[in-house]
Amino acid sequence: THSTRPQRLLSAVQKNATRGDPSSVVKAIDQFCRQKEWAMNVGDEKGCILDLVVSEVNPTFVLELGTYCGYSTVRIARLLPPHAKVITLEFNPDFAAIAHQVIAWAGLEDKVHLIVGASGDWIPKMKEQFGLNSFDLVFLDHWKDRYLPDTKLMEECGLLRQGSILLADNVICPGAPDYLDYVRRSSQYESQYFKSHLEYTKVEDGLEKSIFLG
Ligand SMILES: Cn1ncc2cc([C@H](O)c3cccc(CNC(=O)c4cc(-c5ccc(F)cc5)cc(O)c4O)c3)ccc21
Ligand SMILES: [Mg+2]
Repeated sequence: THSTRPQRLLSAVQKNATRGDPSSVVKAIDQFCRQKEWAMNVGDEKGCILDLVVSEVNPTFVLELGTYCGYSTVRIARLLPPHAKVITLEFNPDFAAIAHQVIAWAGLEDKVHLIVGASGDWIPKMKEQFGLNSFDLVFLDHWKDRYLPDTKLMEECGLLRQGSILLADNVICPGAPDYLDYVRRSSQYESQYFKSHLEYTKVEDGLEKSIFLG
């Protein structure tokens, strides 16, 4: 029987990382993706930019769109203060099952709420489900053609407040041109591009950080 890449990534974590040590989980995944098999984690180079933004925002509520194997979920959750939470949406149940185990290996279950479902269905339900008013930080890393519609949906649902930060992965590769155009043109956002590289490669990519001005 053949294993999947996410299953092999999880095995590498269980083999090489220390239970309860989030940084060793991050390191084990980056090592696996550099030495064995590429995978679409935000990676170590863009991950350092993500770390900087999370530390600067010091968020209470984070929304992550696109969990995949939980790499960026662990990167974010390991930096959160007590009682702060990451709510992460994954529509693919196989990815979600792996992510759940990666997050558990890191010992971060108490800071993470992993939902198996699609962003378009769940964004309108966030307030009632989690008793929150708005997100301090949103990390967009799901289907690139969903970045813009989901951003508009978050605006409509009142999930962004003055100062909420959107951080979008892959704005160059694979690219999210309509989203980039929107946040850069809109007077409701102050946008900044952080040039980097596609995870584990020399190809250009970057993160776009956009502050919602309300
Ligand atoms: C609606 N909804 N709600 C929740 C939700 C969750 C998902 C899944 O997590 C999921 C599944 C498949 C693809 C993605 C998007 N990610 C990418 O496509 C990507 C590609 C590359 C790349 C770059 C160069 C290549 F040559 C190949 C792939 C590098 C990257 O960092 C990526 O993030 C996300 C999907 C829709 C969802
Ligand atoms: Mg990505």
